[in-house]
Amino acid sequence: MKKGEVYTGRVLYADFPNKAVVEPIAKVDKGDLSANDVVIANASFIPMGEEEPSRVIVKNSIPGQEVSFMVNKKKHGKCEGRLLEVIKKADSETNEACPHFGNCGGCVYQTVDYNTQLEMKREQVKKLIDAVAKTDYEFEGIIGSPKFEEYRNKMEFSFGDEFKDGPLALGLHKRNSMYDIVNVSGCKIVDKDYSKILDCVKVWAVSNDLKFLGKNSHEGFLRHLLVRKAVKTKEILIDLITTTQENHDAKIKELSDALLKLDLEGKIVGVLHTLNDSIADVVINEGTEIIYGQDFITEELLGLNFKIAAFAFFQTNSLGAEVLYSKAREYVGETKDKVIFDLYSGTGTIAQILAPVAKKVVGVEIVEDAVKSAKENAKLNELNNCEFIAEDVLTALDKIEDKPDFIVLDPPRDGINPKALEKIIDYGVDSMVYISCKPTSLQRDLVMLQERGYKIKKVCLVDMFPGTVHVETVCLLSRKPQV
Ligand SMILES: C[S@@+](CC[C@H](N)C(=O)[O-])C[C@H]1O[C@@H](n2cnc3c(N)ncnc32)[C@H](O)[C@@H]1O
Repeated sequence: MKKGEVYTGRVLYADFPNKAVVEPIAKVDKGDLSANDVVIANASFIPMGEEEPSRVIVKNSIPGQEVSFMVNKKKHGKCEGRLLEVIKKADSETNEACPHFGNCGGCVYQTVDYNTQLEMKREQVKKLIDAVAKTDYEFEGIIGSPKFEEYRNKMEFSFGDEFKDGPLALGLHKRNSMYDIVNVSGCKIVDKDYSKILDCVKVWAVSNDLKFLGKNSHEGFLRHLLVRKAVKTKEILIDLITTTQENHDAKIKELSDALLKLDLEGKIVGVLHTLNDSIADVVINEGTEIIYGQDFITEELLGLNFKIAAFAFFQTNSLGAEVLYSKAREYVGETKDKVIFDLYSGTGTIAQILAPVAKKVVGVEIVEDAVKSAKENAKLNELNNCEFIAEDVLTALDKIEDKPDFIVLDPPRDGINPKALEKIIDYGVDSMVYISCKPTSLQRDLVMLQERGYKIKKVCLVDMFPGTVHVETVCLLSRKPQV
């Protein structure tokens, strides 16, 4: 196989994350390709040579599909291909696709029947853990999200163009593209309020002829639109993120008024304007002004109330979070008279769910706004045995005077810094619960945890992200012979 060649193939299975493994069937004669490189119906196929790689990774394809792909990487005898066309759907593809499916980079498994999605994620994560587990453990399978559509409580949309020098777009990045943006009004993983807000902001931007920040020119005004909507309280927070290159304060006030007039199921409690001149294409808060109302929403989880600031981490699937935290609480077990560390604590959700039945909970979180929210939330929930520290876990552990009896870990996608993990292990607690949003990072950290005496006792997955390749994993670890 050579770069640029086109093949057809059958998708055999998919490894985490989105690594679909394809068995090539035939090489497609390039003379038979249509202008946009998609295989046309009467393409002639050249049988595979025996020396060709027998497996190719083709992202965004689904087990059971027959696809065409173009080889775009070849290294050490391993091949990767870019999906060109789905020639035949998989039998599991029974869900109706969102109008943006395939074009938008957000979802990969949306057309797949939900039970099959769960089964795929279950097998993918089990395979990763089995590959490093040194002892037997109890695998409890996967729990599905209570909703598999309209489940998200937060979206970060980008301003850009649909194609180079094309019209203004507001939505998500196009699949495989750093630049192009897909308008995602009608997106299925959020409810209709998000689409109405998106449409309103886009009409406002176009009618005022406002320009988005060019990735190469670094010139322009509009950057991102952050929308949060609490599932239980229905409160909505909208934050327009721009550069400081132009001043459109009066127009932003007009936008706020237009948003407040929308006929929504939820209630807008705050409209914000955040400034961000950084080069990186991520939402960074360099100063926020409240244009209307307040700068937070309140969400309810497992009977507790949580104030969520615009930029604080909060699980994006509220109903799924209740399932996840219930499983974590079950794995933590008896907490009476125990001091618990909630490391990577975000807005303090886990700490506060455990606090009513613990002696004390100490949360450590690097984002100051999130810690501020966590402290306010503890007051709101009348919990006075929680302490929250705004610092990197790596350095905070050297300063905390309390000694933990139990540790809950819920790190970001990259997992735990190895030096921080050393310090965590040095506490020598009998058991820990590790919640992971990226099983490949969990797999890496499990190697060190087992080398230092911990055993994997139980694992359960919770699907917080239907339609996408992502999944949460809850893992109970223990250094005692029996739990
Ligand atoms: C997956 S979130 C978990 C948050 C929280 N446990 C929850 O369920 O809402 C990971 C959190 O770790 C924080 N974080 C990332 N790196 C950190 C570090 N080095 N030290 C402390 N917190 C960190 C992030 O800001 C984020 O809030």
